[in-house]
Amino acid sequence: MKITGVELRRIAMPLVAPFRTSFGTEHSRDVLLVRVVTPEAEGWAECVAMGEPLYSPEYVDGAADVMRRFMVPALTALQHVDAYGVGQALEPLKGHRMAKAALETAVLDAQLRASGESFARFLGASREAVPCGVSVGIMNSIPELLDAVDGYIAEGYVRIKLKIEPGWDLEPVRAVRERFGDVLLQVDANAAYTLTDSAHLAGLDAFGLLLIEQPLADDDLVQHAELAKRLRTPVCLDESIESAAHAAAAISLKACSVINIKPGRVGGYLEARRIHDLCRANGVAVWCGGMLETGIGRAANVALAALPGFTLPGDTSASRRYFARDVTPPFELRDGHLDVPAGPGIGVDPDPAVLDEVTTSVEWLAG
Ligand SMILES: O=C(O)CCC(=O)N[C@@H](C(=O)O)c1ccccc1
Repeated sequence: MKITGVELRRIAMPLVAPFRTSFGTEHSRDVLLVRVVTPEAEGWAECVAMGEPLYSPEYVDGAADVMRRFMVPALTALQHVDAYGVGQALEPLKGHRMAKAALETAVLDAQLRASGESFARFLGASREAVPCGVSVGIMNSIPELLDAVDGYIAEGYVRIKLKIEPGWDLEPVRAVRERFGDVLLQVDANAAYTLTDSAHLAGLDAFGLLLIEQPLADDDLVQHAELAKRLRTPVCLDESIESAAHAAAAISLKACSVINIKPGRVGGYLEARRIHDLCRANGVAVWCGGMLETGIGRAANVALAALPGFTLPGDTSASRRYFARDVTPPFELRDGHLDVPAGPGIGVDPDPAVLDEVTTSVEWLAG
């Protein structure tokens, strides 16, 4: 396909409630949407970069800038490009995986809408619905946490993930276990601990958790391997895994036994599938992480989560977990599952009226 132009659209999406993690509290998402226009079709994608470089080095203004100055010109200069060609064309540009992921995904969406194939079918999905977990932020008190978890379980979520940090870890996990019995339960530290905390973290072994996610720094596979020897709870990596090469290194070092795959973090859905395939070949479970996506990113994530190696419920929650109103028809839980979009491409379209209301800026980059 020839790209005739790319639209960079920023939208303001207030969260239904503050979402606190070990690295900060989100009240609203400043989202960068990408629309790629070709003669055959147009494609949509969501860049998962946050407003500030707190989860990873990328941030939304930086992603828009690197797209505007370097990535989009590299793509619109090509006479023909498809999703596989995007990675090749952008390879000389170092890093910026979330920005690359958004452009690749928008091209893939356009390509698949033109051919009439769904993301799920293209990626190799084996299911038509996926079981859904939910991520629960750090709260001000145990009663507030228990109320929140109670509500999510009542909505049908099949797995609870608790954000933890030093000072908010063993007690909330114990309280949830005591109140809700053997619900599927895991924790996410977002790199808030060091190896000196390993004896303390071993206290989590008493609670039968599915995993502890990203306990240590994102750039330290060796220390994660040492921690994994000291815990019974399986170690899962998120921020540490930005590519299939990282996943291979983590597996060979025994730094983790589970991987959270976020397509935006790893540079797109093609690399996400490579990581899935590598992990499946090595008996490592994967699940689909989330970055508080709108329905645009959520649709593609649900398709990915339907691949056979995604054997653990992901952070693929209903739209209402984060947004009072989504920019697409809302994803709604059905018996603890989300249905995989079956239409061409990502299978959903933004509602133009809603999009207009939440748009804070639109920029057209002509090919
Ligand atoms: O359900 C979701 O989309 C969010 C899941 C979640 O907890 N995301 C976390 C994470 O570290 O995985 C996150 C929160 C805020 C910003 C970035 C990442």
